[in-house]
Amino acid sequence: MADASQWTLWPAPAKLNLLLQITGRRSDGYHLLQSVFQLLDWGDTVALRPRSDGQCRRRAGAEGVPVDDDLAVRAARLLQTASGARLGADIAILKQIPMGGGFGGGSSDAATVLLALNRLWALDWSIDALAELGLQLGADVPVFVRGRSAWAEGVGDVLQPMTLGEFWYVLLDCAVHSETAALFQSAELTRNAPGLKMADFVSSMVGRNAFAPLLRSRAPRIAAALDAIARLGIGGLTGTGGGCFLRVESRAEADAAAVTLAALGRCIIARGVDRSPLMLQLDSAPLTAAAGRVETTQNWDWWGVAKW
Ligand SMILES: C[C@@](CO)(OP(=O)(O)O)[C@H](O)COP(=O)(O)OP(=O)(O)OC[C@H]1O[C@@H](n2ccc(N)nc2=O)[C@H](O)[C@@H]1O
Ligand SMILES: Nc1ncnc2c1ncn2[C@@H]1O[C@H](COP(=O)(O)OP(=O)(O)O)[C@@H](O)[C@H]1O
Repeated sequence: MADASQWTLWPAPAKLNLLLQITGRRSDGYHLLQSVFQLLDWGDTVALRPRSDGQCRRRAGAEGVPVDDDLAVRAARLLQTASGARLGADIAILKQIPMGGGFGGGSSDAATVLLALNRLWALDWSIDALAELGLQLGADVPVFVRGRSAWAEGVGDVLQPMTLGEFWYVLLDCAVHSETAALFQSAELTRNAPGLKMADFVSSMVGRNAFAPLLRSRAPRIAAALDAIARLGIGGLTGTGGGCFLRVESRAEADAAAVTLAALGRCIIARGVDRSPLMLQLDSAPLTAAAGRVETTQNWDWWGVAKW
């Protein structure tokens, strides 16, 4: 275990939904989905340092999100309550993933906190137990806890790992912040899509997103982004958010496409991974950083680590 006074650093990868359709609705109002979660080799970095006074405090992170609503802080407090852990934690997050863009940043931060504190607090909870706990925080948390790109059903929590191949993706943040709960309430949403089989998806590897028609009509920036992506190749909308993606075969193709797409929003180039970078990190010695660096700046160089 790392020295308790030291900050340890943990990846919180972003995701894409390569397919997202709604097949029904549960009696509690939650929707039944079919989705494909593609984990990426890019995302936020979560810094954690155990506290002996039992408090869970945020030192840096999601700007504009009140501390008590921050999914990372809520994850720490939930695990503490559920496990009876006496230790607390300082939490600092180097946010890279645009918020509310369908890239899963908040859920991934929460999952990383659950897995890393399970280690730092020496709780030894199973992945199944952490995934079940994480579901209380959001439907997207379990896939990040399990750490595999996956075919998803249920509310997104019934997961079957998939080998998707390591494609490159150009992520395009159209800076349209969409509210997941409000979009799910929309009258125009198709809620009775016929169930697909995994084989139907595998033939194309990118499917429809039920929220795309809605967001197209509400946000011209998203319509323009989706049109530009369609001209360049295969891609679509991720999650319920304003984030879009283009899938390509190589880094060179991604660089070229990003030049075109940059006119429409911030572009990020990332690679799809079948296994979360967090899982790889959990298998090796923790990365550490000096306190002054984590607490005083939101900059990679200052955190003193290479990108994970
Ligand atoms: C639809 C997805 C696809 O990844 O959208 P994104 O959030 O990534 O954009 C997610 O599963 C979203 O998961 P997550 O963002 O964790 O949502 P939650 O906090 O659990 O739910 C927010 C609200 O959305 C609605 N909701 C969410 C998931 C679901 N399967 N059915 C729903 O009806 C509910 O009204 C819920 O109160
Ligand atoms: N640690 C966090 N990082 C990002 N967003 C957070 C966090 N904690 C709470 N949130 C809230 O969750 C919302 C959804 O954000 P996020 O999970 O990043 O994207 P999405 O659900 O679109 O994939 C944000 O708009 C924000 O209000």
